[in-house]
Amino acid sequence: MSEHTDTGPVVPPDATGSLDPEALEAVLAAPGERFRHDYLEIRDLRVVFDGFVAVDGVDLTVTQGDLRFLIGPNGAGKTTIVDAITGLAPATGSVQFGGVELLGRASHKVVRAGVGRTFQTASVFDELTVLQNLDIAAGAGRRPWTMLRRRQVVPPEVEAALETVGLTHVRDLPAGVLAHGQKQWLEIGMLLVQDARLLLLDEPVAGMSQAEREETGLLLQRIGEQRTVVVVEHDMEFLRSFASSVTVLHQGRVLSEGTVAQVQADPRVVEVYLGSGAHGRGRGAAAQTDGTTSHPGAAPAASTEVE
Ligand SMILES: Nc1ncnc2c1ncn2[C@@H]1O[C@H](COP(=O)(O)OP(=O)(O)OP(=O)(O)O)[C@@H](O)[C@H]1O
Repeated sequence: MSEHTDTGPVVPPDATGSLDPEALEAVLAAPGERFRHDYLEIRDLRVVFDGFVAVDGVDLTVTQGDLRFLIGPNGAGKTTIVDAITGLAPATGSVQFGGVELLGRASHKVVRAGVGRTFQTASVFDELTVLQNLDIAAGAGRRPWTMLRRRQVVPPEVEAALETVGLTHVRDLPAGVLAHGQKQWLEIGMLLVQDARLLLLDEPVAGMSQAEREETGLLLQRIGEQRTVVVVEHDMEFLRSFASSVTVLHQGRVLSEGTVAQVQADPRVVEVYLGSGAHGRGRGAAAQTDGTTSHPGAAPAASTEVE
């Protein structure tokens, strides 16, 4: 596994490729009926770390076809919500996807329920080729040596994912030589071959060039037409360009929700991003009635603007 770097692509400039709309159509048209009733329904989600309330009674509903962005100042609880959904943080309440309760399931069983996530740093196997990375993601049930062996025939779902994320031309290169954006696309491709119907993406465009952001946004919009996609993001320009809806979190709670225009016009959102940082309001650990504390000094993200 590797952390991403912001170094440029090692593949030649003329081989950078772009996302193929026709390939996208083919992949996204296929699933059809089985995606129809997929939606994420979170009720009264609460995550407490050693008495510290990181997520405090969050309700969230994201339907298939939506492209929901989760935003909020640093420490608002965005990643913790994703961790709770995927079995990586202890939580109470309810998280259902497609009618299946996820809370209490081990991480691998959450994956089997059709939920996939990416992390803030790309987690691909640098030494393995793009194709091998996808093959491993696709073949959870196969034996390691079978997955690593170079195949004569590439499985159709892997072929389709390669084309969807625009990496067919680099499929035999080690993932380690990919540009940062390409690594993120590979991760998304890995979720597609795993057949994730709910994709949870943590800051997918961090460190990307403008062109890569644009490609990524278009990719997510298209994937979001058929799958349920939740994007944790700080990049407001990216959000304005591609979000269908936005949930704003603050101190572990939902502060505002709606279209981009609606949340931008919400005075509470403006206050959190612009007001409390400047004047120091909202800081200090607030004592809860149950003896827990919440969000000491959850500072606004300095780089984040809502206007
Ligand atoms: N394992 C943990 N143990 C204790 N506290 C934690 C743990 N994970 C997260 N926290 C705390 O929970 C709060 C929410 O963190 P989280 O990472 O979810 O915020 P975020 O909104 O994703 O922030 P950022 O935008 O900076 O990534 C923070 O105050 C963080 O320090």
